[in-house]
Amino acid sequence: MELVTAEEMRRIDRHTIDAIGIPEIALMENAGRALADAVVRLVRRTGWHDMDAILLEGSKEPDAGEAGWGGGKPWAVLVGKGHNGGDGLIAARHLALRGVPVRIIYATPPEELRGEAARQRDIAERLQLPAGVYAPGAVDWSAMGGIVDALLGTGTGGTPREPYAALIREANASGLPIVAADLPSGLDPDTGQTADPCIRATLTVTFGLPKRGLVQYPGAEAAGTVLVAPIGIPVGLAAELGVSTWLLTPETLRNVLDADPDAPRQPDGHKGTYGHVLVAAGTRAMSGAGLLCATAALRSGAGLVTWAVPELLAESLIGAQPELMLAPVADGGRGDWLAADPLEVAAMAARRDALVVGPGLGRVPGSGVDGRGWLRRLWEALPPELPLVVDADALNHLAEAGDFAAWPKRPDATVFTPHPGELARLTGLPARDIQRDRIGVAREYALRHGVTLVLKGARTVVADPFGDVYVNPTGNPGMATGGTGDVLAGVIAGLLAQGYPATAAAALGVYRHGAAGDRAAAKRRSPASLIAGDLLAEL
Ligand SMILES: NC(=O)C1=CN([C@@H]2O[C@H](COP(=O)(O)OP(=O)(O)OC[C@H]3O[C@@H](n4cnc5c(N)ncnc54)[C@H](O)[C@@H]3O)[C@@H](O)[C@H]2O)[C@H](O)CC1
Ligand SMILES: [K+]
Repeated sequence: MELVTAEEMRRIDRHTIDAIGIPEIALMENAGRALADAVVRLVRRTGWHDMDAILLEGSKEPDAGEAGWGGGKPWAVLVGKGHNGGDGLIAARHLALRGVPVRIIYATPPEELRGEAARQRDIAERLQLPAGVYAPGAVDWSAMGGIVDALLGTGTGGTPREPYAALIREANASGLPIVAADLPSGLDPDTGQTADPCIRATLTVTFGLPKRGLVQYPGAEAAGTVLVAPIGIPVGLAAELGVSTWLLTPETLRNVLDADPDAPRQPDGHKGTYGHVLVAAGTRAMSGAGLLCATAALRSGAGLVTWAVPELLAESLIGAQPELMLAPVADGGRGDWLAADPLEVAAMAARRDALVVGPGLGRVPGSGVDGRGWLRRLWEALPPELPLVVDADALNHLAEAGDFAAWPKRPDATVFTPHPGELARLTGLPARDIQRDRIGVAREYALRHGVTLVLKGARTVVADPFGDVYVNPTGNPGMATGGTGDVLAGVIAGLLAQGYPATAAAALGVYRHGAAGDRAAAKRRSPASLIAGDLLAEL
């Protein structure tokens, strides 16, 4: 499923109306009906399964409580001046038709409405739907059963101005369930940044296609449960008009990346069929990172995994994971990876199908060997087509090199897996700027440097070297614990060794990693007690 910006949605709407000829009022009528449909289900506690609107992957079912919402009291429909307001007026009409009492609250005098919104205003007046104009402090929210937020949609611009801001604050403070039309008002549709104030919705019914801001934090939280309602926009139009951002669903994995998450193993497969991963990871203080990474590569389906370990540690790791092969490398007697000869590591990797370097690689004080030079010598000695995952400290070494732009490119075979702090070092951007537009920053870095970039965090972003971006809906806050990144790097390396192209391996790896984290968290008393090793058994 594609994810769109406000501008992309407008372009798709316009093409649907002008080039295909579906009237705008038809689209709006469908939107308003879908909005009313969602409210009726909350009020009547009827099921979600038979709705036209679908639950967005990664969104949780709304819990309408026992008695359903509203308790027979009227739903306040907050109406803005634009088409979003028009959708709200259409929803009010359908709610009244279906026996849910409504009270329309215009944010500003209804005479200010234009175009289709004005038409809907006139219809609501002819039907004598109860209506009034908002005045701060004048609404008796205790007499309402719920709220429909139809103030601002994709036409929003910046922080909500008065009186929208005051109305949003009162709606949030009312304690009532809020169903947002298309977007919670105050949310940036493109980045997911929330203005002060921003509607905190129980449920958002987004029209046509999900806006990017609904799947990036804090927007994903402000939106609550997200339903995607079809409104008559032809399937495939988004891709046809050049939209290149997707939500990473099994459908996207199958249809866009040809990486079916449920693909069966070949019945006559053997260890060699599924590739051999070399793991260059783990120092004395962080040998566990290498063990997690190497084991995850096996769990991800690789046929064989060799963990290249500093020779000082090798003895102690015998049998730690019997399925792993160990390959001691010279370490200067200190368990220090950077004392190893990168050309030796490259030669070992060249005889395998994928290399992952970085987890627990460390910076042993006084090692005397500069990680920057070590990594570049490894990079240049590797066969350019050998699939490579660069993670954790290897990314930090690469950032310190400062001249990565001059290194030879290997666009089809390189995956970087930074968290926001590591990407901040790689780009020189403050981490908060990265978090403000994760999709934009990831896309730009991957394009510029010719790598597949996995920007980890809530709703991990995968950007390929050609401008396509995928946002992962799986995972949970319990995964914010040491070692889950080591597991992810191993999972991706295992998929690369099985022959998945770089972006497919990264996307499928991220999806499976998050799904494993969700299954592991469901088995814990609290997600907080999740540790990285719990994911291995769920992969
Ligand atoms: N074919 C279509 O376009 C369809 C659109 N749908 C719905 O329409 C909205 C987008 O409508 P639009 O008129 O472009 O903008 P909005 O209604 O979101 O709001 C614009 C309106 O609000 C004022 N405004 C903008 N920013 C602020 C602010 N910060 N503070 C106060 N007021 C603000 C602005 O002046 C305008 O008057 C889309 O989301 C859908 O809900 C249909 O669903 C489908 C067809
Ligand atoms: K809205």
